[in-house]
Amino acid sequence: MSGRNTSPANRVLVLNSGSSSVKYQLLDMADRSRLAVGLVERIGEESSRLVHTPADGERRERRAPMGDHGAALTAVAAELAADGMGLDSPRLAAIGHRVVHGGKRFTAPTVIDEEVLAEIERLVPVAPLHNPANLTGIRTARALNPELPQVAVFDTAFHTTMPEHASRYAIDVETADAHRVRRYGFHGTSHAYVSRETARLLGRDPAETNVIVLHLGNGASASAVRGGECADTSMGLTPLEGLVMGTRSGDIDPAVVFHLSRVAGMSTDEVDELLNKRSGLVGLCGDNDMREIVRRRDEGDARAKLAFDIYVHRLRKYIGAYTAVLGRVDAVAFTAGVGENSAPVRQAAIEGLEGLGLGLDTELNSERCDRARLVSPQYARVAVAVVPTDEELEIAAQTYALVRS
Ligand SMILES: Nc1ncnc2c1ncn2[C@@H]1O[C@H](COP(=O)(O)OP(=O)(O)O)[C@@H](O)[C@H]1O
Ligand SMILES: CC(=O)OP(=O)(O)O
Ligand SMILES: [Mg+2]
Repeated sequence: MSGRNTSPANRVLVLNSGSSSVKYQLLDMADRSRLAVGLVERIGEESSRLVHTPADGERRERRAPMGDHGAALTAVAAELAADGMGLDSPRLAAIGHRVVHGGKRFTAPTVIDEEVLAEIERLVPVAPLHNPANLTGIRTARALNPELPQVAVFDTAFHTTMPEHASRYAIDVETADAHRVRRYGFHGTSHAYVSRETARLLGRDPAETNVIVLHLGNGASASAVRGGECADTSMGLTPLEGLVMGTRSGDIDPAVVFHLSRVAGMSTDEVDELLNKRSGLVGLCGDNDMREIVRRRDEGDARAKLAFDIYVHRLRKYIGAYTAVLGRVDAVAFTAGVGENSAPVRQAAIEGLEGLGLGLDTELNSERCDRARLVSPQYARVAVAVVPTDEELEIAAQTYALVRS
C-alpha cells in the first residue's frame, strides 16, 4: 500500500477561522497524527503573520499583509503545497470547517453545498464576528479545489439538546419565534470533547457523568453537561452572553443598551461594537491576555486586580448556577487558553467552594502539564480537572466519519 496511487485518502485539513485569525491542522486519520499545524494572525492588518510547522520539518514564519480570510487561506494552501500536501493532494479526503453559528437547523456535521452556504450566510446577523470569516474560508477552499468535500462542524450543534426551559428567553413567544430569538450556545465542539475526556479521566462512562465545563479562551463559555448531553450553557443568541471574556462583556442588563442609546446617543452598531470589542477584560483594564493581567495585578495595579476579580466572580456564579442545574456534579473541568494555563484563575474560581464539594490541591494546580489531569484533593466530593481541548481533532474526526459514510 505504499504506491502513490494506492495511498488512501485519509487526511483531513481543519480550518478554525476566528474573527482575525485562522488556526489550521492537517491530520492523518489513520493514526490521528498531525502532519502540519499553523496559524495566521492579524488578518486585515498590515502586520499579518503566518506560522507554519510541518510535523517533520522546520517552523516557517511569513509576514505579509493578508487583507481577509481568503488571502490567509491561499497563503496556507501555498505552505501546505510546498510540503507536498497541497489542497489538490489525492490523499486529502476533506476539509473540515469550524462554523460558529448553525442556528436551529444544523444539529450535526454537514457536507457544504450552495444551500448550506446560503443558510450560514443567513445567520451572519447573529454571529457577526465569526460567520463571515467562516464563509470566506469555505468559499476560498472551494475555489482552490472544487472537487474536495467540505464539511461544516457547528459550534452550536452540541447545545441543541438543551431543554426549552434553558434555551428560551422569557420574552413574547411570537416575537421570539418569528425572529429565531433563542439561546443557541457556542464552543460546542469543545464542550462535547472536554466533557467526554473528563469522564474518561475519572474512569467513568460519559453517559453517567455530570460535568461543568469552563471553556476559557478569548471567547469564554460555561456548560452544564448531564450524561454527555448539554443541559445549559452560558452563551445565547450570539457569543456575547455569559462569562466575562477577552473583549466581550458577557451578561449585562439589556437596558444598558437602551440607556446608552438614549442618554449617550450611541447607535446600535456603536453599542454592538462596545459590548463585543471594547468590553470584557480589555474594557476593564486595557489588556485581554490573562498572563499580563495577573502580572499587573501582582505588581499592585488596581485596574488589573478589579478586572481579574470581576472575571472570577462571574465564573463562580456560573459554577454555583450549574451545580443547581445538574443537582449532582461529578467534575468541574477547566479548558482553553486561560482554563488550561492560568493556575491563579483556577484557584480563585474554586477557593472557598467547599460547600459545593469543591476543593483544589494547590500544588497540583500550579504544576504545568499539557495532559488532562485532576487538580483536586482525593477527598473532594467533586473532582476538578484541567483538560486540554482539541477542537481540531474533534472536527477532523467528525468530518472524516461523515465523508466516509
Ligand atoms: N500561560 C497562560 N497563562 C494565562 N493565560 C493564558 C496563557 N496562555 C494563554 N492564555 C490566555 O488564553 C487566551 C487565548 O485562549 P485560546 O483558547 O487560544 O483562545 P481563542 O481560541 O479564542 O483564540 C489568551 O488571550 C490568554 O488570555
Ligand atoms: C464562539 C466564540 O466565542 O468563539 P471564539 O472563542 O473562537 O471567539
Ligand atoms: Mg478557541
